[in-house]
Amino acid sequence: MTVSQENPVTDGTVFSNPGSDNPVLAMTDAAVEYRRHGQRVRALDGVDLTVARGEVVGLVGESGCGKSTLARAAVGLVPLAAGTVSFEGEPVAPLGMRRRPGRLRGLQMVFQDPYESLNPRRKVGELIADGVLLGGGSRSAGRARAVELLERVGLPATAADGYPHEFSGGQRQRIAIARTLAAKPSCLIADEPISALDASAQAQIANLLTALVREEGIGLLLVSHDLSVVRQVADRVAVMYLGRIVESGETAEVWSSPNHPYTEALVAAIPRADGAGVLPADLPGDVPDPASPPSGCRFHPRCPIARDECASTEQRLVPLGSRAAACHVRAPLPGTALDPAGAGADDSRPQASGAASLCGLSTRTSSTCWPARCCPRAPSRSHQTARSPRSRPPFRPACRTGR
Ligand SMILES: Nc1ncnc2c1ncn2[C@@H]1O[C@H](COP(=O)(O)OP(=O)(O)OP(=O)(O)O)[C@@H](O)[C@H]1O
Repeated sequence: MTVSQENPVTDGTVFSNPGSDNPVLAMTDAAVEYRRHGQRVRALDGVDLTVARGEVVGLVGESGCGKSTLARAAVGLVPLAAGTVSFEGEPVAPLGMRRRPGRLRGLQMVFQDPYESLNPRRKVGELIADGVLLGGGSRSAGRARAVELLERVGLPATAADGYPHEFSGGQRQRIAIARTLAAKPSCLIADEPISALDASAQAQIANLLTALVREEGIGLLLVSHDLSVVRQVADRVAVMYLGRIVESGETAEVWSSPNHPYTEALVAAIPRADGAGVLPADLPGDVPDPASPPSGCRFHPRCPIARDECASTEQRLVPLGSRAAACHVRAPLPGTALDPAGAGADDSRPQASGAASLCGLSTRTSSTCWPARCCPRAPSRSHQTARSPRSRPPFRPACRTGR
């Protein structure tokens, strides 16, 4: 995954984040605008994001941060006001799921409410077989494939003869996933696929999705409110705030040592076994309306470490080793007042951030941090950032022990 927002720096250097060299899905500088009461609402702003095959990318943030907008833009359900989205190297046209050209059938979406996306008047087997017929298969091939896919998602062959209302929420979500599999996807966008389900069904669907990623090499963008799920299943995570990505990186690293104060607050809010896990008192208020975003850093009115510059100067993602964060204090742009070379730097930020933000290079790379590529003084081995192993233990809903 790459999640980056380019940062034109005063000397002309452009930063971009490390990420996948060969993404199946790539958003570049993507923006989405809605119209509300004649006013433009920029719900997504300058977002870069990539998903590679066999990778789970988690997308988190409070309600109203723009996660669904990003997910819908990724599959072409809402048009872009700026930037591009490409799937397997070709642009994704905003045509809606049904009218999309055949080459986009490999990019599928799993919705929060499977009931809404399943026609209640048609048998489950027919709904799944549709995907096969669209791909040019025969009716009998469609039926056989539907049964095969139902078994693949853990349902019996007899489910093919039932109607969607005859199934539980978790089973309906399995049916919806089976239907997307009929199109032989290489990338799935799942927008809150488990939040409408009970705890046991949540675990089953989360594990099913990750099994599809690992076993079939599908790329998965997983949008979820549930940080504990994302923490357990995602290889990489992107944290959104008010239409922008404010932090990204390997999930385990972001969770264990968040660089952005917003990420810190989200991580602190994960319910823990000891009953702790509410948003800390120093994160007041709600996500502002994107129709009138705050000046400077969009998070500054709620930020416990904000300084004067945060209210006046916009901040974009700055690479911090294999990660990136958009924070004037933790990841200052070189040459700004909060640059460690200048006065007022925050000495508490991780070692990598100082190195990364000072180096000033522009290379994008997936397997090594950029100082290793570009800095003649960087020790080559110690700067290598290995990709996290793909195998993870299955998701368990009872495991909400926070950090
Ligand atoms: N069709 C629309 N018209 C106008 N504004 C919209 C529309 N859809 C979303 N918005 C606004 O865009 C912003 C982002 O909404 P979005 O649904 O993408 O956020 P989200 O992070 O997915 O929230 P949630 O988790 O509650 O679904 C919100 O301020 C929302 O009010």
